[in-house]
Amino acid sequence: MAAITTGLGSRLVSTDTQAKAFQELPVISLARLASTDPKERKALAAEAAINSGFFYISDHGVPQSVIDGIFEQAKEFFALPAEKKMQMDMHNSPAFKGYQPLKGENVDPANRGDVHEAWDMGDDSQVMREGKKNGNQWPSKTDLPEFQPKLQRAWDEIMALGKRLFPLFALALDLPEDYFADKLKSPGSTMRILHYPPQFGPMDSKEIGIGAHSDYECFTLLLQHGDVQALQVLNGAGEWVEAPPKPGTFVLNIGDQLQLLSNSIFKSTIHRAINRSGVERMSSPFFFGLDYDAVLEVLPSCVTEERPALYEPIKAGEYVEKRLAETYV
Ligand SMILES: O=C(O)CCC(=O)C(=O)O
Ligand SMILES: [Fe+2]
Repeated sequence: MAAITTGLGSRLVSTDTQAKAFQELPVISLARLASTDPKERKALAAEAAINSGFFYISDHGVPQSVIDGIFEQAKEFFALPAEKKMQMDMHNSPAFKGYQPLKGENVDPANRGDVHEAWDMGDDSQVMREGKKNGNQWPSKTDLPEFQPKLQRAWDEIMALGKRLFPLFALALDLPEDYFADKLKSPGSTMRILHYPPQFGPMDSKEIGIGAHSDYECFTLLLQHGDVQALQVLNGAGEWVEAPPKPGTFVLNIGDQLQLLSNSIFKSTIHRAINRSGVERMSSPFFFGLDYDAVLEVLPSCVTEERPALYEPIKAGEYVEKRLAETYV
């Protein structure tokens, strides 16, 4: 066992990189999300809350052609020469948008760099903190003419899905469905495309696809390309459960912001990825956070005398920036 540092304290995890699955994550259909019967929506929220942490969602409404568009473009993007990708170096952007090469990121401070490359985008109108505009860095239209329109279309679709999911979390916390609406005017979100080369031979547990970590926003909607197993999720017993790709689904996981707001009723689940498949792997997470200027504060309904507030208030943008700065230094 090792202690993993998260923005909300430390957690114990197994260090065995060969850990096997022993439990499946559930698939939850979002069909009832559109129900006009509030009881149906509440039942769906309860199901999601019971499995809070990590599950697949189906019937999410994002067209498959849009999802295919992300990975078709991601494949071309990662095949660009290294110098072209480095022209979009994330360090040029005040808010961590752009390209990051292999080992340019290290989410687990105990590790030596993550074995993936990535390109991150946000919404150009978002300001992480005064003077810190997102600064998206797109590949040139000559190299990849379809990249920006396809990724932007995917952003819009997944953003719309994310906004539809907030009422569920509100319901699960016994709040009015529109509770978060005024904190979602321009949600502080990031979408990434990730490429994990396969890792062969004996493994160094400190150099894996992405080290053990929790995500920084409210929740993450993750797409996994093809049928390559790599993602692993930490269960309550401190053991790793595999989360293989399932066609037609996103993986949904709770992040730090919901853990903070709910005073740890929702847990920001630790996960990692290790690509031992022998072939390339791509994925695309969308991190869905509250407006950067919204204050993250433990909800009064989640505080009792026996369970005092565990966290100090902090602005969403400040929290995300702090965590990203630790990751990319
Ligand atoms: O690629 C994956 O499956 C997970 C990526 C991830 O956890 C992240 O980018 O935060
Ligand atoms: Fe993650």
